[in-house]
Amino acid sequence: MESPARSAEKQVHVVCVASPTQSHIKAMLKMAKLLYSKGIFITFVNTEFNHRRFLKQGLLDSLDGLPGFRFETIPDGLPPSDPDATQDIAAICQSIIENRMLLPLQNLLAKLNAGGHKVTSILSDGFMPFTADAARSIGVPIVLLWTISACAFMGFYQFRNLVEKGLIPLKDDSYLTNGCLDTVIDWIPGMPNICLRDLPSYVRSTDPNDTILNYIIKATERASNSTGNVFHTFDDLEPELLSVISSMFPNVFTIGPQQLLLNQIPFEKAEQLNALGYSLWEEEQTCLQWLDSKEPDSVIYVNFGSIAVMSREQLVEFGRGLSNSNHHFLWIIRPDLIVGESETTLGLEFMETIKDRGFIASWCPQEEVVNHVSVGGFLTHGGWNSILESLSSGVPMLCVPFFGDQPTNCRYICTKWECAMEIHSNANRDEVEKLVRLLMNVQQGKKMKRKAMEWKKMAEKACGPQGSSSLNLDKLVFLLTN
Ligand SMILES: O=c1ccn([C@@H]2O[C@H](COP(=O)(O)OP(=O)(O)O[C@H]3O[C@H](CO)[C@@H](O)[C@H](O)[C@H]3O)[C@@H](O)[C@H]2O)c(=O)[nH]1
Repeated sequence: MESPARSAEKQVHVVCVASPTQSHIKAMLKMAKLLYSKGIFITFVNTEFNHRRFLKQGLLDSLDGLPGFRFETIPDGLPPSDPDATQDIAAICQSIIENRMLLPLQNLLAKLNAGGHKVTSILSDGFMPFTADAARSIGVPIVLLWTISACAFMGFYQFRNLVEKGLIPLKDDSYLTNGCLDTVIDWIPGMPNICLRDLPSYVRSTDPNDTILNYIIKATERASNSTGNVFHTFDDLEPELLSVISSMFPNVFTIGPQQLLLNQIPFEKAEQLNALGYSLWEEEQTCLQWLDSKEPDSVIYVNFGSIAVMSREQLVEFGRGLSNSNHHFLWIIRPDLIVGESETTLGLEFMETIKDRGFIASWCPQEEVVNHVSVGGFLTHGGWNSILESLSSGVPMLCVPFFGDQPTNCRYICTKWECAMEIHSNANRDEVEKLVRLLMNVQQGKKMKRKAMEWKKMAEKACGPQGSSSLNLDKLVFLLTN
């Protein structure tokens, strides 16, 4: 019989490399947990910056109960910044483009291999293209995890074509308002009649050397050369696009919503995994007790994710609109939400006005919040994880897209999946009030609520025993273990 040490050495060992922002880390960690639950040995790689935030939140305290799940770090190549705030996204992209993390990752892989438990494959965030070079240097396959919707992926993937057709970058700022953004793009496969304005926000760039635009072209084109591509979505949600994407790239697996798959893990196995958390900010649990005291479907939950920033003027208009709607609201205002300010208070007078209606916190356990029976609507920035979490809970949305994939997601949830309405980030208090009332009104919001509930059922089906996402998870495990 083989000794336990010997059989551990032969166990499949996947190194998961997360992109260094909150939502990407969370999605990668959930994916890592799913693979671990199938018997795969996991090394999870964070940047040193985010690892310190993990330690500060006590996220790794439960690791002792998870043999075969460990964390490692690499430096991010960035100068020091506020240890409790999201790092500058353009600077992260620059560091990735310049391969500043490549050598540290290669050194780490060499160390892991020298430790006796050979790395058998890399699961990398799709937006970390240098990881393909690292995988090649140790001769292992690489699978990419796209933590975005298929529609957003396709939008990003078309950037090169849009550049070649002379549509982007825009000639100058006047093109932002001269109707150019309403140009219908009728040649993107699986995305009929999409307007330029509905594509990821970087199409609005006027800079021919735009760092992020060029970075995205490079990153998405890596999908062709990988061994597999995992999308955090489910088949019934984006069938046309997924069929196109599956014909373009190798081994496309839709695996989502991840939390519904994690919910399938038997309790004995799940207990320790559940204890391993995700939040880089401290979650204010008291908001759940506040929700307990409210009527079913009576609260609108407001959260703009981990990266978006707004001006104080925008914040005040949203605050006044929420307050004037007379609905109860739970509003998450991150410490770094207001651009250039560390002060996020809204003033005594405002707090006095809303004291019976609003609860403001700096970060919360979002999935518990959207699943709470009192939450009847979600005012979201349209980040992909927030959308999937809202759909998984059957909660309709108001969407205020800020940047990146959010305009594309917004277009799909509003017009294709019919469970949301769009609101502009520069909306004034009256518009905010009107749309909040529409969403929360039992009669007027009924259709969106019904659609959201239908998506919830389909998401549950995808993650059930014979569902598409469950089967795809098994196929991914097969690919990684054979
Ligand atoms: O108070 C909070 C706020 C958020 N979250 C969690 O943080 C994640 C936020 O993710 P997401 O909704 O995708 O927003 P961003 O953090 O803004 O994510 C970035 O990355 C996403 C892809 O991973 C993109 O879709 C977004 O546009 C981009 O801004 C979700 O899982 C939330 O549950 C919490 O737990 N508590």
